[in-house]
Amino acid sequence: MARKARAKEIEDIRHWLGGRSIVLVGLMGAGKTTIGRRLARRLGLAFTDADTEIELAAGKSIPEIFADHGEAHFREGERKVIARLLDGEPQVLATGGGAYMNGQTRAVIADKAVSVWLRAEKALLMKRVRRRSNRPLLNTDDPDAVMARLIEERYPVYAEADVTVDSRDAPHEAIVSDVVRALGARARANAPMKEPQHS
Ligand SMILES: Nc1ncnc2c1ncn2[C@@H]1O[C@H](COP(=O)(O)OP(=O)(O)O)[C@@H](O)[C@H]1O
Ligand SMILES: O=C(O)C1=C[C@@H](OP(=O)(O)O)[C@@H](O)[C@H](O)C1
Ligand SMILES: [Mg+2]
Repeated sequence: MARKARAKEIEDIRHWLGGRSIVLVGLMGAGKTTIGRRLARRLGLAFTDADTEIELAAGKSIPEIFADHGEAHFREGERKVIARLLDGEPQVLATGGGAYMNGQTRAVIADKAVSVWLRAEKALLMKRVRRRSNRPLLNTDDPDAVMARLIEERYPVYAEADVTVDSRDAPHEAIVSDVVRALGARARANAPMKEPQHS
């Protein structure tokens, strides 16, 4: 796409968003944090990662929060932090993989944002999460089985998101372009008609 057409597409997306944010949902390793940061840059919006905000608020890392207080405590903090963030300026918000499973969080997201599910196959997710051990849910003897269970439980819920993008095995910027294209298509589909239609 030519530079001018790309700029126009971004302008159309910004216009369509109005004051809404973009919220990325999907499983661990889908690329919410890395793609979200790049997407924000592309759209000229601020970027926030909910997990980072939770860590800042708690003064502890996510594995420490899980170990010291348990998952339920983490989930409650996650719900509060996301509600607070979406009450602020429009932004690209990367959530943690479990956040969208909370019905209240889904309602806040539907009210204040456009949601994007970054969908990926299990093998690719596992490849991407292998490098880091900061995800307590996968800190088990059989992380592959955990991931399979989470796919079964969560994919039907992630499917409620406004837009789905395949987080395929391609360079980061190619995935960002796919997200921009998907948002642009939605923006055009939802754009009000410029002139009233006469028959
Ligand atoms: N399209 C991609 N190509 C290659 N690596 C990727 C891609 N998307 C994400 N990754 C890598 O996968 C890992 C997990 O990504 P991350 O953004 O933390 O996912 P999430 O926030 O959804 O758990 C990171 O090391 C990131 O660089
Ligand atoms: O899927 C989940 O329940 C979790 C995903 C993590 O975030 P990422 O999806 O960014 O890895 C983090 O919030 C926490 O470890 C729990
Ligand atoms: Mg993340």
